[in-house]
Amino acid sequence: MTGLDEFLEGLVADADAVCLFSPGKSHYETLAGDDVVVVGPDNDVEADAFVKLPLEFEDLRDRIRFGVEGAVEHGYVEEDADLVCLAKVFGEDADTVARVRADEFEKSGVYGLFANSRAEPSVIRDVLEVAVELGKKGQKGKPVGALFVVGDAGKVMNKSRPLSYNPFEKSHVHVGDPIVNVMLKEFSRLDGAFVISDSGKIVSAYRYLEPSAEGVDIPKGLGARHMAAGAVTRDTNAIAIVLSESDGLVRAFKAGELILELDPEAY
Ligand SMILES: Nc1ncnc2c1ncn2[C@@H]1O[C@H](COP(=O)(O)OP(=O)(O)OP(=O)(O)O)[C@@H](O)[C@H]1O
Ligand SMILES: [Mn+2]
Repeated sequence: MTGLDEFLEGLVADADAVCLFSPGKSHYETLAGDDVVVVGPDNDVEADAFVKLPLEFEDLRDRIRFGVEGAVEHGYVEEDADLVCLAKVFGEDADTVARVRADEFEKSGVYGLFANSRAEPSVIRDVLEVAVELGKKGQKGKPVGALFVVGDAGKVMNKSRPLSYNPFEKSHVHVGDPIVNVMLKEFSRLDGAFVISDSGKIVSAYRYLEPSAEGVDIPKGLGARHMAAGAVTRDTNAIAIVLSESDGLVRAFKAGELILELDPEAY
């Protein structure tokens, strides 16, 4: 056995489970005897343990993080499981091995944000991307803040009122449309929240959210925009994505809880 064989044998020895990312049928069948969790956009190998990957995470680290977080959330693996991840990076089949412990990543909340949310995962991704873009670029270099309420739009509209005329009233603009990046920069300097439907239609801008805030506890130091985001997600099935003008971070709230915090500069 060559040195490389020994190294690879050591790399995969005594793992608690294997996370297979988008495997082919034959590939899956060769490992069927082991403890295997399949992660991918669809369960076309009909795996018993499957984690749906709602987005093409280009970055392998993000892909593994999402898959592992989902495997733990589903209870397929323990929080401290020692895992071997097999994924394809360059080829048509698995060509990359990663050894990782499930508790390697602090819980990012990314899985919880995308999984079982009312809004479609691609809509959540689009809004996150807009918020990160705004965070990086700001409004002509000046930091901006923004509040996007995504999903369950009917209920959200009932729990809010207009601060000004709604420029999206007569139009059908989807949050993934390229033009949105330009428009939102303009709109982001104005008050209020954007309300976005489950399918990604921008229902309204300039909305003042009026959910009662009692019982919503958000990190100290965050103000009314974040409080409104926490409160509206407790009272509806929406999630909220907030870009803070004060600290430039993007945060996501779901069911009244802060579940994700990321720094646009890291993206
Ligand atoms: N209930 C609300 N509904 C919609 N928008 C709100 C609400 N409360 C505050 N905002 C928006 O948030 C903006 C900033 O308010 P504030 O500074 O209190 O929030 P914050 O949480 O500190 O946000 P930031 O970190 O961006 O400063 C307000 O100008 C307003 O546009
Ligand atoms: Mn503030």
